Formats: sequence, structure tokens, C-alpha cells
Amino acid sequence: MSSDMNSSPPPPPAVLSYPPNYTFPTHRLSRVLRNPDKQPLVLVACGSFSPVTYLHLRMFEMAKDYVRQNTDFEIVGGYLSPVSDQYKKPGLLSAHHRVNMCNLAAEQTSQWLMVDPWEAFQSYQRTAVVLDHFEYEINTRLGGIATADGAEKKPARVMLLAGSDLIATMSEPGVWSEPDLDHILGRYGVLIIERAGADMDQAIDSLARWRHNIHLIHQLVQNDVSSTKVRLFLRRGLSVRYLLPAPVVDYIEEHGLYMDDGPNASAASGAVAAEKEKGKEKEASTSTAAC
Ligand SMILES: Nc1ncnc2c1ncn2[C@@H]1O[C@H](COP(=O)(O)OP(=O)(O)OP(=O)(O)O)[C@@H](O)[C@H]1O
Ligand SMILES: NC(=O)c1ccc[n+]([C@@H]2O[C@H](COP(=O)(O)O)[C@@H](O)[C@H]2O)c1
Repeated sequence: MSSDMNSSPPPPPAVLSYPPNYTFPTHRLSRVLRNPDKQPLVLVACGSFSPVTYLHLRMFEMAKDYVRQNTDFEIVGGYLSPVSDQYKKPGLLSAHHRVNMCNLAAEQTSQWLMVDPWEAFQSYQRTAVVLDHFEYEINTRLGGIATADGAEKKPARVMLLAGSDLIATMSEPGVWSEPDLDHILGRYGVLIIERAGADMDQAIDSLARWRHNIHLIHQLVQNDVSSTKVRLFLRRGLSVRYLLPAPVVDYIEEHGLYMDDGPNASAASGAVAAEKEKGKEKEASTSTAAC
């Protein structure tokens, strides 16, 4: 796609609302494609990140290997997009702290990851809308990604990066709307990272019509770190070092985070989420008791 450099980009679609003083982070976005035969790809991981763990970061590295070995895409950017406080999931710390921790993790342990605070600092935004926001910022506002000779700009493909547990919820009634699933999986696509306890084949069983846009990435090293377990360890005064990047552990200690159940632990944030959290805690609790 070529862009007219002299005209200003069209305004964002009305569905996109903006937090105050927001700027889209581009400091690590590759604006030039290394291989002109490839299609630029931007990875977006949506989630709570309460707190961000090494496994969240590892998802991007696994995706990078997969994309290089199996596709015609070239990754030009990777973004963590922490969910809004209005998601009200049990254990969800304030967006302020979650975004700070994600920033520490991205800036201090990676050369290419970025954190986009767009959804964190405003009302709850559905994942389909979050992906539209990336599409607008990268392909409409920035005009896409330039080829090395600067002759043209190619539109980047935006793709969701998610664990198989999140994808499994796409088959649960009432969690995702059909038009949103079609928008996310039909238009953008998803890279799914295998997660212990969430069978990948089962997770995509009912998503067969979008199979061409669904990429499955198997774990080669089993690791079932979750934010729930980390929160549980912290409440019990156990060490979380080497489960999270060191600057994030230091930040948690410095601010005394996750010492109690937190404001949303028993709030009416939705019985399903609360039940799920209880289940996860029970599971995590059993495994720590066994240690
Ligand atoms: N160990 C893991 N393996 C694969 N995917 C993971 C892993 N941990 C998190 N993810 C994925 O990262 C994304 C963001 O996850 P989220 O912030 O909800 O972390 P979580 O550990 O599942 O949190 P919680 O324990 O609070 O539910 C989701 O797509 C989730 O599937
Ligand atoms: N309908 C939707 O758009 C929808 C449904 C469920 C979860 N999600 C997203 O998936 C992520 C889930 O994160 P958790 O795994 O922490 O619950 C969040 O970013 C949330 O916004 C989106």
C-alpha cells in the first residue's frame, strides 16, 4: 500500500475512544521491512498481566520462532496490552501498577517488546476493538511499513497472541460474541500458545471455520507459571524470584503489592470469573502444598 505523505491521516473510527494524553508507542516498531518478500506482522497480547510473568514474555519469543520458521510474515512489533480496571477480574491490580510492571519487563528484558496503555487507562474495550485500534494506528495513521528501498509501504497484519486457555473461552457461551469472533479470527487471526491444562485441539474445535487464520504453537518446555500462582505465593510470603523479571519483583516489593486479596477479590465482577479464580487458586494451592 502506498501512502500520500502530504495528507494527514483520516480520523480514527468513532468506535475508538482515547485515554487522556495518550500516544501510541512506536519506539521499537520496525518501520522498514528487512525482507521485501515478507508481509509485516504485529503481535498483540491482551490480558490482565497482574503481574506480568516470564511466561507472558516467553509467548512472544515462541511466536517469533514459529513465524520465522513457518510463515511468510516478518514480525515488526510486539505489544502487551493490559486490560482496563473495569474488567474487574479478581486479583486485578490497578492499571497504573500493571502498566508500570509491564513497562519494566519489556524495557529491561527485551529488545523489541512494547506496552500499549490504550485499553488500560480507559473504559473496558473488547478485544476486537483493541485490534482495530492497532490496525488504525499502524496502517492508517502511520501508513504501514516501508520496504527497504522506500518505494512502497505494506500494510501490517495485526494478530492476536494468546494462550490456549484464553482461546478455550471462545467456545464458552456468552463470553465472546459471534461477530467479534469473526472479526478477530476472520480478519486478524491468532497465534495460540499451548498452555498446560488447556488442550489446544479442544480449544479450537468450534473455531474450525477460521482454521486458516489460527496458528498453533506447541510448548517445547513445559512451564505452568500463572499470575494466579504468583499472587498466591506473594500472599503466603513465598519467593517469586525467577518467575518474573527481577525489576518486576523489585517493584512489587517496593510497593508492597499483592500482600492481601486486593480490592476485586470478592467484588461482584462476574460470578464466572470469580469461580474460575477460585478454581485456579485451589489448583495452585494444591501444588504449593505438595512442594
Ligand atoms: N504459562 C502460560 N502459557 C501460555 N500462555 C500463557 C501463560 N500465562 C499466561 N498466558 C497467556 O497470556 C495472556 C494474558 O494472560 P493473563 O494476564 O490472564 O495471565 P494469567 O497467568 O492467565 O493470569 P491469571 O492467573 O490472573 O488468570 C493470555 O492469553 C494467557 O493465555
Ligand atoms: N469479548 C471479548 O472481547 C473478550 C472476552 C473475554 C476476554 N477478553 C479479553 O481477553 C483477555 C483475558 O484476560 P484474562 O485471561 O486475564 O481474563 C482480556 O484482555 C480481555 O479483555 C475479551
